[in-house]
Amino acid sequence: MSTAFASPSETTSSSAAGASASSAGGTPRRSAVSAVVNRLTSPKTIDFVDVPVQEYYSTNVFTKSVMKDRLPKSVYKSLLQTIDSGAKLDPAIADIVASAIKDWAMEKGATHYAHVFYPLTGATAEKHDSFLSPTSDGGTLSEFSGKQLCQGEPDGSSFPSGGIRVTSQARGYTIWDVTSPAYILENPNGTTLCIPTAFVSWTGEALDKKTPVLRSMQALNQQAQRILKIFGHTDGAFVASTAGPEQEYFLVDRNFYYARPDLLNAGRTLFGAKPPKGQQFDDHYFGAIPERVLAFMCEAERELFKLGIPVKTRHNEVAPGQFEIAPVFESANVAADHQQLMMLTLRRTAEKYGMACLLHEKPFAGVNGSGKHVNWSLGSSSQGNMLDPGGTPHENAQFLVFCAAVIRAVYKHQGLLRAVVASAGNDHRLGANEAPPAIISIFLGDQLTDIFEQIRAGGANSSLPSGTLEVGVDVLPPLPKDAGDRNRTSPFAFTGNRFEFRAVGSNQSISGPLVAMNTIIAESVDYCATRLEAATEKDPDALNGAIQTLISDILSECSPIIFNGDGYSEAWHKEAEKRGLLNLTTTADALSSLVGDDVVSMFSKYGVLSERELHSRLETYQEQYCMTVDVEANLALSIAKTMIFPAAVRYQNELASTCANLKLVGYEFDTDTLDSVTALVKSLQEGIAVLEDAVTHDSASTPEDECRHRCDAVLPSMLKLRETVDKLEEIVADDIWPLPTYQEMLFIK
Ligand SMILES: NC(=O)CC[C@H](N)C(=O)O
Repeated sequence: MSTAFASPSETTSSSAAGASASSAGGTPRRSAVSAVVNRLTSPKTIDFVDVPVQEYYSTNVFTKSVMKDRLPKSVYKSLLQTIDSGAKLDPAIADIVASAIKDWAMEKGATHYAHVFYPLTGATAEKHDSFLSPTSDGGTLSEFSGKQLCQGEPDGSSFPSGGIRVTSQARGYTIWDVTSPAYILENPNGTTLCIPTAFVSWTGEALDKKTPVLRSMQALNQQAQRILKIFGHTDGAFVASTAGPEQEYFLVDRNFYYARPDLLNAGRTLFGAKPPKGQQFDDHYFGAIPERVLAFMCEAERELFKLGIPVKTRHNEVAPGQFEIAPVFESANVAADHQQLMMLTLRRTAEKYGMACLLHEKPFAGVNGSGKHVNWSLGSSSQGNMLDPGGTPHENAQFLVFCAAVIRAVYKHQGLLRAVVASAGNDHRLGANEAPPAIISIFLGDQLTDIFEQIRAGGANSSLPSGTLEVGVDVLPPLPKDAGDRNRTSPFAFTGNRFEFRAVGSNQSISGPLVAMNTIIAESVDYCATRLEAATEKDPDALNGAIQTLISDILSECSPIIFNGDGYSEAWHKEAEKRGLLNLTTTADALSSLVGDDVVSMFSKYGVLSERELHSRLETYQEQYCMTVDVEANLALSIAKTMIFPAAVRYQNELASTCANLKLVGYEFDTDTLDSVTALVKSLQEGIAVLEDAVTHDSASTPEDECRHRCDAVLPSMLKLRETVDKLEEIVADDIWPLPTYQEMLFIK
């Protein structure tokens, strides 16, 4: 696959003979390549010397310190009680806060405010309203009342509601979430005050992703307080779940992006032959970051810093063209909002640098896909991180109880955890030996596994020592060695002081996974607290024995979920089956776990989602799955018919005319290539017909059947068509091939 870069002046020849010399520049692909090659280098846009980046931190956020400066003391204190301790919001302070936010925002150039909410589409939604109202004397007055801060009224039926709202029932409300700070979004022509909100229907039912996150955090706090009380911690400091999502993404030049209808509309390539060079050299991961990409990262990070998003890490990821950005921990609700802003910022900044940021879980077949590993823990201002084992975990009973609760929760609700990461995109990634398999299991590491084994055998009295790393080079400093190795194949891994839910997809909102983790762990913490409370009610000294029995019981029941080995291996798949673990390989298999009896009763017991709300989510996600596959199938058909078929027959014609011409002058022509192309053209036409058939099937009877049809008929037909197209790409003349190739998209920066 040679890539002779064309200059923009080159034109296409319609004649087949000598095509490679004269037709360069004719296909959208060739124009894309030459546009990239002739691209001007990115200008320097950041004055990083005179205005160091730390000076930007949170400048566009209505932070606690801004509140302190601008609000009366009593109002500030009352707000803080709600933000830090989960106390009920006092509606009487709304007018005062609104006026202070408006003044602050207008000083920063804001003309409008927007309630930002998080509908079930997984994206964000916003409607902007001006602060300015006309006055009778022909002027304007700026106003922003407490009511405008607290409540908005977008059309509740225009967002996916899974049947909760019908078209005629329009009323929906957005409600100010004081626990997630308001911020200013900049645009070259003005700024907007953004207020994170919950979005509910007229009946109070959640139509969004934020409301259940808040409810689940409340549930987790209530249950965690009971465990803390057992251990003598009664200050009541709010126990918040915390999250730190690692975002993986690809960057491709926008010229390629626009020349690929599949990337533009589906976010992934539906066709594309395997390039000779992929990721086999392992030379991209942590490699030197290309200059243009680093410039993009610096600017994206500066924007995120302004929004108070604590991004910390950047690096090249495993696949060529793939990168990662990761923040440090924040309260789960704020982390979820920040995660949405991060995706938006990455996309917008990439545009400024002439690139497209691909957040899809599997934009390119054959190289690694992208995950969003969600690091999860729980903690409070007085107790710190409750999943930090300390130096001698076997003596840290409180940690061991919380940890055992997590093990029980994951074991009991494997199906739910699989369901909340289910999507058409993530199906291509999970289980493809580059990301965790679809089987949910927990990696504990040597040290914790050993401690739990000791407890099971009657009591733990030691922790495996951490030791020192021996490198055998005198000039290198001695390093303390971690007590256990890490595991990259586990969907749910303990990583020293938190769990990392690695199965989450790069394009997903982290809210669903957070709601699931918070709630299942709240349920297990409730179970542990109930047993420990009962055991110590009459005799407080019974606590140690009760903990020992509790943890032993949990391990006896739930240890099949613990697996420290290679999650990609065939042996694990067999072993997991023997252990009775679920292996829900596709979204069509996984989604119904959202409404299993145990899930419905758990969510309603803790007031996180009602049965109706759960069903509405299931219906929405089923619909999204079907729509995604349908769009992809229709795109595949249109690309195959209008781009691939014409290219293939042009090449076929070129070969046929050469053959005919040679025969005329008495030469033989070896027709092997012509035969292959002819066979592939036939197979292309057949593949198109089969996929068309699958797409236009009679409507199946239930949403489950609809999903099954996409999974069992449409996707396999797309794959079959892809096989033919990819074979054609390997044989058709390079100058005729219309789509930018993997080689070009992944390697030209
Ligand atoms: N470096 C890594 O951890 C690779 C992770 C992988 N890209 C995923 O999809 O999860």
